[in-house]
Amino acid sequence: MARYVLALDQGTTSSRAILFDRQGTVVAVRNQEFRQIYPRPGWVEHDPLDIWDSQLAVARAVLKEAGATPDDIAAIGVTNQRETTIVWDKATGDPVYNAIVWQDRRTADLCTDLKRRGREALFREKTGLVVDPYFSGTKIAWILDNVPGVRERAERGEVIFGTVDTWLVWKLTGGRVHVTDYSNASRTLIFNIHTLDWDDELLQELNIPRAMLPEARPSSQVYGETDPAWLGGAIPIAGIAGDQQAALFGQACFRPGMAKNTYGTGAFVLMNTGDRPARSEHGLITTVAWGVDGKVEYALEGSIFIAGAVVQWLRDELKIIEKAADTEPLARSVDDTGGVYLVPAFAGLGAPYWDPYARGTIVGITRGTGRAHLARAALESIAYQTRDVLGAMEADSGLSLSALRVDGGAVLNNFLMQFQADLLGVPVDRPVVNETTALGAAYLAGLAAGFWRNREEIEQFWQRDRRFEPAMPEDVREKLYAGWKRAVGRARAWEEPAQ
Ligand SMILES: Nc1ncnc2c1ncn2[C@@H]1O[C@H](COP(=O)(O)OP(=O)(O)O)[C@@H](O)[C@H]1O
Ligand SMILES: O=P(O)(O)OC[C@H](O)CO
Repeated sequence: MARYVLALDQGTTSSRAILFDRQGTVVAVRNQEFRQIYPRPGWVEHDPLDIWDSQLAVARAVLKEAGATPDDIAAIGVTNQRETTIVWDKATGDPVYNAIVWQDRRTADLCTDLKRRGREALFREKTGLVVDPYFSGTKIAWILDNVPGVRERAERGEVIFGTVDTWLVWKLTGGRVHVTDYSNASRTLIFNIHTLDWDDELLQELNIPRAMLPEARPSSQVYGETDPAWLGGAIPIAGIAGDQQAALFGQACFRPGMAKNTYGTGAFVLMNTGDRPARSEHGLITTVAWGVDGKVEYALEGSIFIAGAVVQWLRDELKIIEKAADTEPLARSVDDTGGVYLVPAFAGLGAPYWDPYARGTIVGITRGTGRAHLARAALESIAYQTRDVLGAMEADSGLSLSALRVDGGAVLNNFLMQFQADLLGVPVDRPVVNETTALGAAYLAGLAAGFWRNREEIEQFWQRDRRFEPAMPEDVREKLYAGWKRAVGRARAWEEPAQ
């Protein structure tokens, strides 16, 4: 009898494979980083074959480490960096261009043009999204318009599009299955979240042929089996979800009003809003959380483009730390930032500002400013951005949060977690299993395969590691936050549109 579920977590900077047992415990984990390609300022690409090779390598390695055969695996769940856009030849499997990554800003002017032509309300109404280069739609249009011959081939149905889930499932099944799930589809700017289908009017606006699109399906069902060539046997692929929606599921945020924040490269706050899409009036987006048990549920999302990545920047570009964890003692070595704010708008600003022309800014520097102040300001910026989006979420939902569930690489930083609780004025709960993205994908697959019975069963697995209680006086908190808002004002609209 199968003992495990295998989760494939294809992230922005690394591919991960994790085996979970029936209690939702991590049995084995493997991780592999892959190449980031920056052809021009503001452009970010991946080689789709690097994505595939690294993902396959870690899947094989994790089975080997656990001594598991395909018969031990009940199902595979796939979760992925979202919005990243791949177009490939259906016959040969060759990508026609690199993957254009979610952080890529090359279509900012195209988005500005759509807004100037008054199209934003239409996209917003149908997709729940704002018109921003973040989402896949304008990236597909860019490939069709800029890679010679691709438009004609797409119209003939010879080249096809997919987000990273679609690419991986297509590869895993030996080119037999071209699907995505509703949660990933809801990030493309061409998917109608009310009808749960690709939208012809939006496809026309962006001039994208329908023939190139995958079939959109629920998030928990059997989509196909792996080609035995890859993992030594045919294993059902039974779960697909975008990584942030998978984390919401892995955190067992099953009831409306429950929210989580994942602190990885970026940070993504999602609040479950139940079976109806809630519309934001405060700069958040509406997204499909998942389709499970014949039902679709929605979430409000605050997407923060740079979170842990600001720590990587301190390490790799400024070289003022050796490893990410060094930021904690460094930040604690000073009482405060000495009035310094760092706004990490390296890829523009996401929610709630949606300003692709914002750029990174440091304000308040004096002669006494040192690396400790900068490191502290960098960590604090992650918490300030989270407060921006949670404030918007509370205003939209009318709910006030009783606690925030957190996960992702940067939650190991206790200074950051305490500052986050202080700044929000609500407790921050860190779970024992921090790999909630992979866990969510495993749950989705395991539910479809009958490995777990229902959500009530898996809800029991959630366990708290540590709660951070807010301790900062309110007047201090509000004064600090007011300074952040002023700093954001300085970062905005820095780059200028082309025309
Ligand atoms: N102790 C730490 N303090 C602050 N940031 C950290 C710490 N450890 C890791 N990080 C940050 O967390 C991120 C990695 O988290 P992870 O969840 O693996 O991200 P992703 O899935 O986006 O690749 C990196 O950006 C790294 O800088
Ligand atoms: O790869 P991550 O974990 O940084 O997540 C990326 C998000 O899915 C982008 O929307």
